[in-house]
Amino acid sequence: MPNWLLPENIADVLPSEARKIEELRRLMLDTYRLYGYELVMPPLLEYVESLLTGAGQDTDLRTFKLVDQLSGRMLGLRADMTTQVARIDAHLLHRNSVTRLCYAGSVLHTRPSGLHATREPLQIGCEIYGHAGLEADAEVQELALASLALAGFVDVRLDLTHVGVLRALLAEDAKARQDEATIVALLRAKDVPGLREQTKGYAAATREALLALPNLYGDIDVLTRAKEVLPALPGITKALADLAVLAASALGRANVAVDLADLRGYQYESGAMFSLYVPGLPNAVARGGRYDHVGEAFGRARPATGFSMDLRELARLLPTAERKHSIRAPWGNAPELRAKIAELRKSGEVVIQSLPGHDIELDEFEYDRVLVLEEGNWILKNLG
Ligand SMILES: N[C@@H](Cc1c[nH]c[nH+]1)C(=O)O
Repeated sequence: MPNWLLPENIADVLPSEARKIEELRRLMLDTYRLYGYELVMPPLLEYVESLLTGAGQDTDLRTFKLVDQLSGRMLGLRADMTTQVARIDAHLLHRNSVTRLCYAGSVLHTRPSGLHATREPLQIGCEIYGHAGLEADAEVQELALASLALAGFVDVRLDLTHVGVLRALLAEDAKARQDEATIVALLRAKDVPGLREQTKGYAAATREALLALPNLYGDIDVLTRAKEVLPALPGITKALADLAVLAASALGRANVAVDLADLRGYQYESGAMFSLYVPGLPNAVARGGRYDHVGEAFGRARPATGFSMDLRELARLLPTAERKHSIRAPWGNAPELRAKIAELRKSGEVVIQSLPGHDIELDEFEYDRVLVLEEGNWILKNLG
């Protein structure tokens, strides 16, 4: 095996793609700053216990683990930054007021989430701590939609769901509660025959409601249908009312859909959740939602909601950026030449000095002007 081969689903990012990703990263972080989100940079690796606190089994399976040579303890490479940011809010900031944090960094996955998905997504996201009301959920939803608009996506679908529906059903039925993981897996797969088999011994009301969930998918009228077919438990009524508010706040900015069986996520979610889809990609490009109990796991209960997305995936869907116009200049130490080049660069021009005897091949830049010495002055000439 040649030693330059990269592992499966791990790739180098070449110049024009890297530029696209980096430009998106800067654009988005600058936008989050305008909304008051403070940037944090959690570490790439941590002790597994703290990395996985509050996270579910999916995150555990996705996390690369290794032994720390200094402490002998097990370390994990982060697979998701959300719980790290929750730890920062709960442990390090000690604020009781609302805290808005954003982040961007690589995460690693032991297994890709799809056949062609990278195992090293570049996760970017925003989280709000300290406000339990729907206003915070609406803000992150808006920011996630604004991020996709910034990236140039116009045709966006917002899928809403709420873990409160299933929680309320399970709270009523001890038998079903024991099988929570299996039920979640069946609902995620919309496996109705499997669900029918699984729910055989449950109370009739629980069974009926669980079997109804995979069909509660479609436009916002689903909320009305759900009210009719699901039991009027307080948790369900509240969840459906929350979703109605969040759907209304996104109207006009996205095609809103509701999918009450969509329980994909990292299993730390505790309330309303959303996924954003764009044409050309079957998987969600952004995911978010409420996860109040993660702060609790870190010793300080803090309401929390946020969203994150993979910038590499997003950039892949966008057209290649146009090559940037640039100026070719000769190599030399003459003070006038150096001064002229410095002045051009200061004004934002890309000036590339040719090294004697070499051609330059560039992916990203295209020469349209050349710097030449004429009658003792360095002047710019257009290239034909
Ligand atoms: N990190 C979550 C999304 C999220 C961010 N904040 C809350 N939820 C994910 O990747 O699915």
